[in-house]
Amino acid sequence: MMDIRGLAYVVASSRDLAAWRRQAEDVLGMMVEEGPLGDLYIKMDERPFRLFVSGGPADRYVASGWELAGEEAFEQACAELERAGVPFERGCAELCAVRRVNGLASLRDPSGNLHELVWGVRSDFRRFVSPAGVPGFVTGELGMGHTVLPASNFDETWAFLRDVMGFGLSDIHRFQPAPDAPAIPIYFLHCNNGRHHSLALFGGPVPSGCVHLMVEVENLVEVGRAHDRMQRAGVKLMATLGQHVNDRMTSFYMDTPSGFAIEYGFGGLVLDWTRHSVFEASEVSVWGHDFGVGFNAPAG
Ligand SMILES: Cc1ccc(O)c(O)c1CC[C@@H]1C(=O)CC[C@]2(C)C(=O)CC[C@@H]12
Ligand SMILES: [Fe+2]
Repeated sequence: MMDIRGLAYVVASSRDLAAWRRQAEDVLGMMVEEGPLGDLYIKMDERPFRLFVSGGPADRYVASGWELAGEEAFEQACAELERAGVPFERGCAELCAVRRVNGLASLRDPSGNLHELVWGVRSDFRRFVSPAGVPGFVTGELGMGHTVLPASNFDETWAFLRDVMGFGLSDIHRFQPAPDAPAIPIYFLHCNNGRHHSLALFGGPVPSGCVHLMVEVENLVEVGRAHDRMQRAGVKLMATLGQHVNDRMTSFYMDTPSGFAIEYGFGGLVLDWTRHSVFEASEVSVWGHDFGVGFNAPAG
């Protein structure tokens, strides 16, 4: 079983890097540095980046970076892929340099989502100083947050993530898009850290390649301030402020120039998986979270 320690980074592309840069700095409160090709290295902590956005023909999510503890764990992970007959590609020196890692292997899950397994982040440990005054993001041992990926091939994708990549089921929600439409399963999955979920599988198609990415701040004041900055910048609200029943996160959702949303939250549960039992939640939120303002807005 792979020993994934957390979500290391996310890779996206956008036709509008200037808009991404503005939103990253002025709304999300993250630090931005330009790569040689004008790519954005977006920093949330002492690591060189947590979000990498390249200029491209499409506004989309590209890949999820998953962290292995070290070289041995990484080689074991590659051996698991081989044993399972999963095609994967070892990252060349150039790609490792771009991603600031010692080693990388890329693969696709049965729904076509791209995953990068990495070890040995290269960092100068420069201090995080937010241009918007955000004291810090909750990362470290919990990873950078969580990502929700489409899984049109749901059962096979879940089996792959469980049996090959080592994710565990935290809990389940079945989303009812309309009264008599078929329910869409959402499985919330944890890796080897206490974050309630680092990955969730959404059982339907998502053109941008991601439903949302969640980042977490240290207190509710920072969530409220980010909400103010979003409104001031004219960034689109995708779901109103609310608190989830499963991870108890208090958050809101905003759009990004890569066609997926960012959930900006505080207070997510940190769990001991030896004490946890899986449940199925019939509700999304304890209070709030009107997804009708963005995600499920009427067409037109
Ligand atoms: C249900 C839930 C629990 C914990 C989370 O961190 C979380 O983001 C969610 C919401 C998942 C999901 C979504 O992201 C897109 C819009 C969705 C499909 C809804 O309209 C209800 C559930 C929502
Ligand atoms: Fe979320």
